[in-house]
Amino acid sequence: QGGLKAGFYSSSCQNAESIVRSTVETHNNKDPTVAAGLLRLHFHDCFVQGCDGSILIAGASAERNALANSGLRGFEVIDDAKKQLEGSCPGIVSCADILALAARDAVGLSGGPSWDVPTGRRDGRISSSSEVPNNLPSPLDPIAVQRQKFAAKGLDDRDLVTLVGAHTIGQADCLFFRYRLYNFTATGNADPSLNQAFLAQLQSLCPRNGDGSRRVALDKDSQFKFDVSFFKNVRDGNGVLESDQRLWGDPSTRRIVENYAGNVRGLLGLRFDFEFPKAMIKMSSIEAKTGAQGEIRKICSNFN
Ligand code: HEM
Ligand SMILES: [Ca+2]
Ligand SMILES: [Ca+2]
Repeated sequence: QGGLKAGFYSSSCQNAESIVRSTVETHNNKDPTVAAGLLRLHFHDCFVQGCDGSILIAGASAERNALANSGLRGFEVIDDAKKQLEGSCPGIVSCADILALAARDAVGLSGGPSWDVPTGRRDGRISSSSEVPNNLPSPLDPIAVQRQKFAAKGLDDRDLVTLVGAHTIGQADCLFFRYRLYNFTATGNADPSLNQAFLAQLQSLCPRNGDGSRRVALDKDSQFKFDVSFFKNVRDGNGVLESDQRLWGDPSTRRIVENYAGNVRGLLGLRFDFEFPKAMIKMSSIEAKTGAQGEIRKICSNFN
């Protein structure tokens, strides 16, 4: 975890964590899709330049405007929290930490586990859209590429499967998976790994020539609840993204999915509620800048 430590702000900004928490709660009460947006925002931050708030920077050539980041949501929540924090303790709490705390709170508010977030991240001074494609996994990536992109950040197969379990909440645009429904690898057929009943459901939600920005739940059974039903869906051919379904096609990742889905009880003995916080702490420590590195931004969307 580098130089991060839980409770970093306990004397410098006592209410930092409760301010973030109440801000996330207020926004999520108004719009319950906010939680998923915040969790994804933190992931996209950490995989490019480390967890340093680089995703929050505005500007045509900034990360935020890379294609893979086009659907990100929740920026206004971070800005709101930052505004309040600057009011109580100016220049103390980094935007990168706000994002890490907000992601933790988003999971908790969705009925998932909670954990102590190591803090003390500093905000980065670089944000470039050209860095995004090589670092961030794409839903079309085969397992080997997903594995390699996670390994490049110090994350193993267990971390990969566990963290992708974040897809137990939230939604995806039709355009990210519609090719699986109608013309998979140009065969004119659907992806054979898709459950037939689910295929019909997805086809009605995402018509062949319909609006590609229609949103569909990543976990058909409980899109607002942080539970293991996503893994049961992957097991049953009900994964929405190709990358999700491929976790079932590889023997190593499949064993972990099976374990969380509950049909090989005791084999690996992993519990999602216990493993997710561990994997999140690893992810949210990627290349963290601490001490005199970087800066504490005044406004999260701008360098100082
Ligand atoms: C192989 C790795 C991954 C791939 C290819 C991937 C891809 C995607 C895609 C394509 C979407 C739909 C975006 C949209 O249409 O708005 C999505 C949504 C989401 N992803 Fe991932 N993801 C991956 C890993 C992760 C990880 C590690 C996390 C967090 C720990 C995460 C959290 C989320 C969440 C919460 C959503 C829903 C967002 C919303 O509802 O706005 N994903 N992901
Ligand atoms: Ca970053
Ligand atoms: Ca769920």
